[in-house]
Amino acid sequence: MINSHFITMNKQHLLPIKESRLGVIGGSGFYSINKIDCHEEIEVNTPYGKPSDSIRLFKTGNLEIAFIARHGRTHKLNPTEIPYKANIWALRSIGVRWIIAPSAVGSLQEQIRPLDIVIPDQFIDRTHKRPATFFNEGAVAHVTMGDPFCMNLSGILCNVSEENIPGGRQLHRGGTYLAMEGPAFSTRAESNLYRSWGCSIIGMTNHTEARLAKEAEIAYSSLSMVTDYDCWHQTHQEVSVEMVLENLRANTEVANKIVFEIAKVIDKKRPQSKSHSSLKDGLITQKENIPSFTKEKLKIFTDSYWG
Ligand SMILES: CSC[C@H]1O[C@H](OP(=O)(O)O)[C@H](O)[C@@H]1O
Ligand SMILES: Nc1ncnc2[nH]cnc12
Repeated sequence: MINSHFITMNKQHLLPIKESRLGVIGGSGFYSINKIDCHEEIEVNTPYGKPSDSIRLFKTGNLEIAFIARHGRTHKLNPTEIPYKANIWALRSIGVRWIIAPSAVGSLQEQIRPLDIVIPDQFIDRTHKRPATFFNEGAVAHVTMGDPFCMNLSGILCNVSEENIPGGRQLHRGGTYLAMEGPAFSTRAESNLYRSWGCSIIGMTNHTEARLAKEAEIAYSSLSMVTDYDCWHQTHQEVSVEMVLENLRANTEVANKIVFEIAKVIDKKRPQSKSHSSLKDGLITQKENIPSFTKEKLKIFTDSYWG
């Protein structure tokens, strides 16, 4: 069943945390949740255009999960083309306050092996064609990015992943995610440069999402599934889509299980953190000076500050 939702129609962005939804942004190879049945599919129109795909709703216990396929369910959007602002805005508009982002990444370190899982805690951003902010057109905000992921949610994700990772694979708590523009993979010189910077993994999507999720006051964590050693390794083949997809097939089951299990924990704990008030010290323009069309677009994030 497909329903259509329009801007701020239903005030779900005002739901208290304990009644909020969990968002899942599924990356390469993760185009649906397979442990639970989808009970509703919604099209959300946003001031930033259409999201990557319709949002599919799943329910476990008392928690609703809102799922978006990041590249579209047929993988038709490259990392630059993904409508990041529409995706984050749409999720927040339907009451999402936590996002888990299962994502495919390359490893930049020997001990992080294909099929391992990394829950990163830092980024280095090398993208250059991505939306930087929701806060423009007359409204300025500067959110902090010292901890770009939600440390609270990532801690829970680490524990759940540890309990569900198959034997022989390792969970890495923390690590720096190098965000590159793509879509071509890195050159060997770049890959070695990122290694010399101490980066752990490389991908093309998470930083843009995390930055916008901060501004949307949504707790964001990455479930990074390692598929390859990029192109730096002397004795492993250079990354290719075929290699990524082959390892993803083995990883998707695990990612699904982890999403299913963390949903149960979130349903029980409804974990609140400082991610849910990240605009509190970041808004700078006084509300009286903000054009009304800008205020309207930002209302779902700023209602509790600007009224
Ligand atoms: C299919 S290999 C490159 C592709 O995989 C990753 O996607 P996602 O982050 O959505 O899981 C990487 O960022 C690239 O978009
Ligand atoms: N080596 C790599 N570089 C960038 N993104 C990736 N996603 C999976 N493997 C990757």
